Amino acid sequence: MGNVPTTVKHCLSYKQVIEEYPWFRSWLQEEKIITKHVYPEFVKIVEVGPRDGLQNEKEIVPTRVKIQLIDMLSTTGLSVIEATSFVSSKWVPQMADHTDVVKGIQRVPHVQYPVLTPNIQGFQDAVAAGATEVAVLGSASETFCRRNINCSISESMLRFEEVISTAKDRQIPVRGYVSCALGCPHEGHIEPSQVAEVAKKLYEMGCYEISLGDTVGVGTPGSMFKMLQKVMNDVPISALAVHCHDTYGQALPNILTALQMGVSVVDSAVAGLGGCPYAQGLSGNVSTEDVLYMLHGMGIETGVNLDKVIEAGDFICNALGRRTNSKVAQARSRTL
Ligand SMILES: CC(C)(COP(=O)([O-])OP(=O)([O-])OC[C@H]1O[C@@H](n2cnc3c(N)ncnc32)[C@H](O)[C@@H]1OP(=O)([O-])[O-])[C@@H](O)C(=O)NCCC(=O)NCCSC(=O)C[C@@](C)(O)CC(=O)[O-]
Repeated sequence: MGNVPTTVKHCLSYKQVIEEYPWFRSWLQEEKIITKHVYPEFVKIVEVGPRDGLQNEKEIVPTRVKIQLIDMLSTTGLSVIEATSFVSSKWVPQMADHTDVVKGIQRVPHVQYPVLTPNIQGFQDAVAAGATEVAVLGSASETFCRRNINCSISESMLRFEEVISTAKDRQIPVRGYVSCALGCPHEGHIEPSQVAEVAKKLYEMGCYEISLGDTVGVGTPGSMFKMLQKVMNDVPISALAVHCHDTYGQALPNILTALQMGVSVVDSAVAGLGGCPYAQGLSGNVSTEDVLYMLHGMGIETGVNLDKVIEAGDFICNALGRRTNSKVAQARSRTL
């Protein structure tokens, strides 16, 4: 620990200090006092396949298939599975069966099943269906916000405030998304300060975790680093998650960069399913299988069984009549 006084060394463990004070980690790295990256010991995976993964499917996926997918994922050790969205069925027809999905799944203790709720109507419908955790969908891009949820960023904040304060009264945890954190399909470059502003507002309003979405999948470790450096000034690193799409094949390096900076929550989708209906032509989320393979290979615990996730991936790919996007699942099927 270089020049750090012995008394400090005795009071706090090295890992504890840099986990609690990300600026201290950056300073140690800049001063070359530490040259080795320090990774989190445990990473929480937020499985978004049943929602983000399926929302863009053109053919309506039968409700029983969605339920079976969630039930299979519930046996893998995942602690969070985003189940569906309470959005308008005119806007996203694939999620029209949200109530049946929430009511139909077999809830496993200690697994959370958050659902997307863009406004108070969605929140009330979700709670009536039995949802016990929700997520609001903010954006760092004005144009994406309008195309996605039909309002400006400032109007969206008023809607989220209503959702979050009602949720707080009912003790329902709320997660917040910031889409377009590394670029927008309409506006292109997004300044890290825009991302930080939206993330900070959502966090101050009461979101317990902020997921920073590379909706387009254009980010690189360079842009991920710059964006996180800015956001970390306003939101504690322990409350940040990354949500990477893999359009340019940069999702895993981007996640690795985020881990090096102290992020310990990663969103991913089984079989790499997905895409956003308001970001056409872009590829799916990073696959849960590939993230797990990388993390486990680094000695990072997740509590998730890779083989069981591959089974769930095989199930949904068979149901959709398509090949998995997971490189790990592809490699496993070749070596069987
Ligand atoms: C947000 C709205 C609903 C606003 O839609 P709107 O049309 O502006 O809403 P409105 O308040 O003007 O109401 C118009 C009609 O919609 C109904 N309505 C109003 N609210 C709801 C609701 N919650 N559920 C069901 N219906 C609703 C409302 O009842 C009314 O019905 P009508 O009187 O015409 O029959 C609409 O724009 C919408 O559904 N958008 C879809 C958003 C979405 O699901 N986007 C994809 C997910 S975001 C994403 O994938 C990115 C992410 C999160 O993964 C992170 C990343 O990758 O970066």
